[in-house]
Amino acid sequence: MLEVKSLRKVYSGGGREVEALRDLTFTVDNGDLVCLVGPSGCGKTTLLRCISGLLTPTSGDVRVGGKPVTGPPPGMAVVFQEYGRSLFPWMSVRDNVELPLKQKGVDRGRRRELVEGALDAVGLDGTATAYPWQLSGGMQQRVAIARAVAYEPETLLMDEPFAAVDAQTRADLEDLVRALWQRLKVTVLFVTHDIDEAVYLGRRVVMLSSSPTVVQDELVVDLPAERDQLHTRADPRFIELRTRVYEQIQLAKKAAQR
Ligand SMILES: Nc1ncnc2c1ncn2[C@@H]1O[C@H](COP(=O)(O)OP(=O)(O)OP(=O)(O)O)[C@@H](O)[C@H]1O
Repeated sequence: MLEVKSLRKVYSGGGREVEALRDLTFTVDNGDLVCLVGPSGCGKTTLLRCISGLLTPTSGDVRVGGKPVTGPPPGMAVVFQEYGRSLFPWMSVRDNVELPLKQKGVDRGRRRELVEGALDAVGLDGTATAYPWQLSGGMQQRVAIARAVAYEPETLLMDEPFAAVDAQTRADLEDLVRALWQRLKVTVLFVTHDIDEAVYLGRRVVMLSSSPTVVQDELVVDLPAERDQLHTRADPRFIELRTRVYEQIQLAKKAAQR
């Protein structure tokens, strides 16, 4: 389980203090898919950096499997928004996906199996020898997802991973994430500012307020597990849920303007 408890982060420097996160508490059960949604600048990236051990919180704590996070937790993989910056352009697709496995000490035969399995799972078999710059943006993001999947993570953090791709590719990648989640039984925390995406993907949605951030509300997405872009998004229950999330985000923005 992933537990975030009374998390607070204040940035200080240059004689200035910014309270990015005020008091965040929520949990993500093993095998769950939780979407975090909040207005721009509400501290989503700060939160993910605290969860992945890249940033030390001012107070409060993050636990993964009961253990406090003090550095990058083993068994956690992160997919960032900017695939262009997260892939090494001088390495082939295969080498990019394989790199964390080498660092993990996985033997050569198993590495090959994992890389092929992951590229196949994201629909990229046959591209192993290509370089990232020879691929479209959507394909590059698939490589980043394959790299995370090959690592066999228990927890997958995704930081607005589809913000930079076109709408059609985005829809395909959303379906890919749901399919991988169902198949791999991995715990997913998916950060997005897109309300429809949060409701479409999530089994739960946690809504954040504007910065200094607290949890504004959360809901269980009681839509059928089998989702598809056409029917799920037209389902009256989907519309009800997205309206509720939208209202909460508007409230959060208004509260911040007061
Ligand atoms: N290194 C830093 N030093 C000072 N302030 C920072 C730093 N990083 C972030 N902040 C501030 O913390 C707040 C939250 O920023 P953060 O990037 O976590 O938000 P976000 O929700 O990811 O934003 P966006 O949706 O626009 O990507 C903002 O007010 C930002 O200016």
